[in-house]
Amino acid sequence: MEGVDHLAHERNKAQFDVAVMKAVWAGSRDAYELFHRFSRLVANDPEMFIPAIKAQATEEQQKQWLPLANKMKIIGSYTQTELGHGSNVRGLETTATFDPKTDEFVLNSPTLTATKWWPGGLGKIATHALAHARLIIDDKDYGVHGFLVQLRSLDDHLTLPGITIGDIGMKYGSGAYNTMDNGSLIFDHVRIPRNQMLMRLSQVTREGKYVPSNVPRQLSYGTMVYVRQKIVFDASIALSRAVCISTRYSAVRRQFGSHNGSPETQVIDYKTQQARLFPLLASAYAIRFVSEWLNSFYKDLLQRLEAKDFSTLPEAHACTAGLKSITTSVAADGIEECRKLCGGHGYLTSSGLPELSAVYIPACTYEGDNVVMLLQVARYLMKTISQLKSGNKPVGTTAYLGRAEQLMQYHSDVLRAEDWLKPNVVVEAFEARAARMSMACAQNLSKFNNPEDGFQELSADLVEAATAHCQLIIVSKFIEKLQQDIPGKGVKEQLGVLRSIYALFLLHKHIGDFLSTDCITPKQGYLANEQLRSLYSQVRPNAIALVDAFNYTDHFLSSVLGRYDGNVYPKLYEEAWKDPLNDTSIPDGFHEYVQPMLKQPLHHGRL
Ligand SMILES: CCCCCCCC/C=C\CCCCCCC/C=C/C(=O)SCCNC(=O)CCNC(=O)[C@H](O)C(C)(C)COP(=O)(O)OP(=O)(O)OC[C@H]1O[C@@H](n2cnc3c(N)ncnc32)[C@H](O)[C@@H]1OP(=O)(O)O
Ligand SMILES: Cc1cc2nc3c(=O)[nH]c(=O)nc-3n(C[C@H](O)[C@H](O)[C@H](O)COP(=O)(O)OP(=O)(O)OC[C@H]3O[C@@H](n4cnc5c(N)ncnc54)[C@H](O)[C@@H]3O)c2cc1C
Repeated sequence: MEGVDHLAHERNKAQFDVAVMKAVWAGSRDAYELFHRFSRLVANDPEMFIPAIKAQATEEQQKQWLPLANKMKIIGSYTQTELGHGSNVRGLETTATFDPKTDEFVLNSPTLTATKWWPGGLGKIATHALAHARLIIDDKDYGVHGFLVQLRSLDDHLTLPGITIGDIGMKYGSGAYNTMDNGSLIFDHVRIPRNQMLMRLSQVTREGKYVPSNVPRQLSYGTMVYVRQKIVFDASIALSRAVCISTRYSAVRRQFGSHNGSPETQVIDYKTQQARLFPLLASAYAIRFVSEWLNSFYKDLLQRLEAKDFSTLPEAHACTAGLKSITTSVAADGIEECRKLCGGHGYLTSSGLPELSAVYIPACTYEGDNVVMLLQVARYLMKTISQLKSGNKPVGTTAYLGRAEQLMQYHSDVLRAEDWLKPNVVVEAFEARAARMSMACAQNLSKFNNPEDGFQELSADLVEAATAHCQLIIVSKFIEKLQQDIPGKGVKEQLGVLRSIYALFLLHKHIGDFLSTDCITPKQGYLANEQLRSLYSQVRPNAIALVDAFNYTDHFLSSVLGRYDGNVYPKLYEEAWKDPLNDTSIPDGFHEYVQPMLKQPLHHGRL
């Protein structure tokens, strides 16, 4: 019935202050702010074009271009990826050749594979590109740099001479990403003034002299680092949306279990449903908290870069790349799991889950393919280990590697299931697992004469070691979050339950790592699983309140299954009747194609 809260009985079970939990979840950033930016992103791409200008343009160039971009007087596209290269930025083929006679760069797409391909906004709407091209001076190749290129007339929006632009066509399913005009672009000797090369990091003089950057060349990748840390926050939004839908529906849905006319069992009370759903609920909170930490780490990096302090740049790259990879994979797989947790109705568009999945899953690819990103983390870990011998003391997220010798001797002292509730017990196990996996890779790498050959040969193991490292970061940041002063009845206790679920679920899922590295015994692994089951029972009465704390409106969720009031069945039915197919009783084409078959006379008893 309208106006009735069908989940009131669930909300009344909450054992914590939901208002405080809402504040804890909202943290320092508001999902709506990012959502609205995202929806603008789906139409345009200010998320990268503007930050890239800020990162790579001189002050003078910023004064010229930022006001235009901020006021949408020009619409920009971050135009890096090509048909033939995306991951390998240093392999990009588009060229920008300096012409000293005219003080211009000539942009050209020398091959088909040099065609710019995928950049958001490029297909139909962008008037300008921040094009990444190989700087060529006197036939010498100086590598990939950024160039501002006007693509379309600001009068009639027609493409300019030498510019061939198109949309790359429909993408995965009918998802909203099809509202993004990811485009293709071919340059045919397009001339731009020399001052449209972004020259904050390196310059080309009027005489055609290349002035190399006096800062790490990787700062030219800064926009990708910026977006990767935002994508981690985005992962917490996407996953929490799916978890909210599937948790509320799991409390509404009843199936089997009726005795003597009693109501059937709520599917949320099935242990299998809890074992699939509650780790995702815990993961949403875990990703949110690690995104808060990553954002503050990134802001600290920016301040350091202003002071020419590059000391945390390698760690920032490793953390943004690794956490982007891990969290987007968890979120993408989690959204699909949430669809399955809703049974058949989860497959309906009106559940909101197919759309959310279709929009979200490219996050595992864009801004850095997730495997390629984990390999970057692995490089960083191997480099960190190689420097231990020279006395280098790792700090920050690799500090545990400074205790590698000690961790190699570690054996968990867990005796009872509840020992796994102690944060230090959990962190030690995760540190030992990560250290041993990385040390084993380093040990194996040392057997190769050519380190690059070794890295390629061992890349699958290295990805697993990088994954263990990133999971340790997320577990650690969840624990650190709870060391903060968090007010409100029962709030910290509930977050503690989620923290333990997150960690013990990972331990259970990756039990092979923990056993093969001899960090824990099979018995201790068994006790961890015992504890996990007990934790699910503790979350159960709070599940609805924990997803209410995401504070998402029904509009934002756009899901009949995830409605706040749980009034699912009438709304499912109502939504179905909005389908145009139900405008008529007899479907189009029936009389032309189906009825003649039905009217066919029977021949010898057969059609
Ligand atoms: C669904 C509901 C939503 C509701 C809310 C939504 C809110 C929205 C908010 C957020 C979502 C945002 C949406 C974003 C949409 C994005 C659209 C997509 C855009 C794109 O995809 S842009 C193109 C992205 N492309 C890539 O990422 C390419 C990946 N490749 C690379 O980065 C590089 O090629 C590389 C790093 C893999 C390799 O580079 P390179 O060959 O130059 O370097 P190496 O030889 O490997 O390493 C040398 C050295 O450099 C270090 N290094 C590398 N990169 C960096 C870096 N970035 N920073 C610092 N250092 C770096 C590397 O570690 C090595 O160091 P050592 O020499 O070993 O010390
Ligand atoms: C929705 C969407 C939006 C995008 N928006 C933009 C945009 O606005 N601007 C832009 O410039 N680009 C954009 N891109 C492109 C995106 O950045 C690239 O697709 C992404 O970086 C992956 O690169 P790739 O396509 O070359 O994948 P590839 O690297 O070709 O990946 C293919 C396979 O090869 C594997 N692989 C590649 N290299 C290695 C290696 N060294 N070791 C082991 N395995 C490897 C990968 O893991 C993967 O399994 C977008 C892409 C998508 C899907």
